[in-house]
Amino acid sequence: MELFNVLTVQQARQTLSKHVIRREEETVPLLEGLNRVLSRDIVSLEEVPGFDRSTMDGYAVRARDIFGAAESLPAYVNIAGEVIMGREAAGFLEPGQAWAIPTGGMLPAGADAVVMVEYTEELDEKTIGITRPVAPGENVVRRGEDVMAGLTILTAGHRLRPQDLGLLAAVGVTRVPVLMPLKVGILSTGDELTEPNQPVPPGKVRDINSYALYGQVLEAGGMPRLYGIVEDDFDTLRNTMVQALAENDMILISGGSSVGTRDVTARVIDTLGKPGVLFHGMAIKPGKPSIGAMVDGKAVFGLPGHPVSAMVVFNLLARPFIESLDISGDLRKFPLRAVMTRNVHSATGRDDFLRVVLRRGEDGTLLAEPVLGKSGLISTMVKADGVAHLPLNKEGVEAGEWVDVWLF
Ligand SMILES: Nc1nc2c(c(=O)[nH]1)N[C@H]1C(S)=C(S)[C@@H](COP(=O)(O)OP(=O)(O)OC[C@H]3O[C@@H](n4cnc5c(N)ncnc54)[C@H](O)[C@@H]3O)O[C@H]1N2
Ligand code: MOO
Repeated sequence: MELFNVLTVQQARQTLSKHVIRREEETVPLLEGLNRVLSRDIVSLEEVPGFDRSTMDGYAVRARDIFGAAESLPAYVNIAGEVIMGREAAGFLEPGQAWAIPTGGMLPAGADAVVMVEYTEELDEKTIGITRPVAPGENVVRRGEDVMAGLTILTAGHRLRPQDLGLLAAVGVTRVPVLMPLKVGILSTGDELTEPNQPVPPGKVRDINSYALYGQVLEAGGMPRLYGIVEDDFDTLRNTMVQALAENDMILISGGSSVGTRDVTARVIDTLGKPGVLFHGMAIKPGKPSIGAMVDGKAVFGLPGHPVSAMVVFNLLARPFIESLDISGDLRKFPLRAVMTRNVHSATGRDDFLRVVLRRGEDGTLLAEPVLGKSGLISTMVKADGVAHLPLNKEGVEAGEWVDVWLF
């Protein structure tokens, strides 16, 4: 029996990219903005710095006054003022003058450069000799050099990093408009499953996927919610799905996605709303029996039951929505590059994701050592540092070849 409508990973992601999950927004205090995704562009109303600013301790001068200064022939200027840190530099620096200035101090009007104190010698209280010339603008951060007023400094869809919080603080933005985290309901199907706090009689296994997926959703910035173990039964699964859809923006169902007679997930999804199942099956290993669906503006993913497969497919299909990344773009923006230590076979016509351990070779090269084991073994994911991607058109990889590796 063939799975129907099998797509390549790229096609699956393209298909999903035509759909959007409705997202609400909220405004949060700046300090709660880390890792949140901006819902709007941020335009700076201010310039940073708001004045020309010294980057050194020394003397503010007019560069042309000390042109040609040298140790053998110092340029002599009058100490005519002192800039106080944090205060406006009041007054005007006249030709032939120097004003003492601290690092971060405001340049007085008329000055265009700063001479480091190291290149000056005090002649008397009123005069210094300068032993090196400076170019106009030297040792100065110009007004607006960091941020210009009226410009978009961060765009909608950007995930806030620590430096972004710093930039927002610099321009006086203390509340930020962000997307609400995506709410993600997680269901595990299978009559063989039992809860981690229950005994495991013969024939049963404990639910792994709910916990691994919960961690993945949280790590991606989503709000996970567990709906527990659901029987492989049409009505039970449907009732749980109806409730989970009402309470979430995305549903992850693991298990029950392949073609067994009791694999009802796809049929249930198609009764829940439009357009329903978009694809069932991907040209990928592991993760072939995956389902991608949209149900009335919410995403539903049927992930394979094998824990490794569920986690790999989550990263490819669900994570971009949670992180608000463009799912039609690169699989990973900045993968690591590592050299495979062994030959690994893979069929052409599918994307392979190989679990690998990374280590440094003697010459410092990053090496990727495959972790062998079936996709049902969660321990292999724990041993691995990431997965190496063997693309669609590649028939295996040889020892010594470079591969893209994504860290977990
Ligand atoms: N005849 C074929 N059999 C299978 C094929 C195939 O092409 N032809 N594909 C295999 C592949 S590849 C995968 S992956 C699995 C996918 O199966 P399902 O997604 O339908 O999942 P189940 O059959 O329910 O479970 C598979 C496996 O995973 C275990 N499992 C399920 N849920 C959990 C969980 N929450 N925690 C831990 N382990 C879980 C389950 O017990 C099974 O061992 O199908 C292959 N078969
Ligand atoms: O493709 Mo399955 O997902 O190998 O384990």
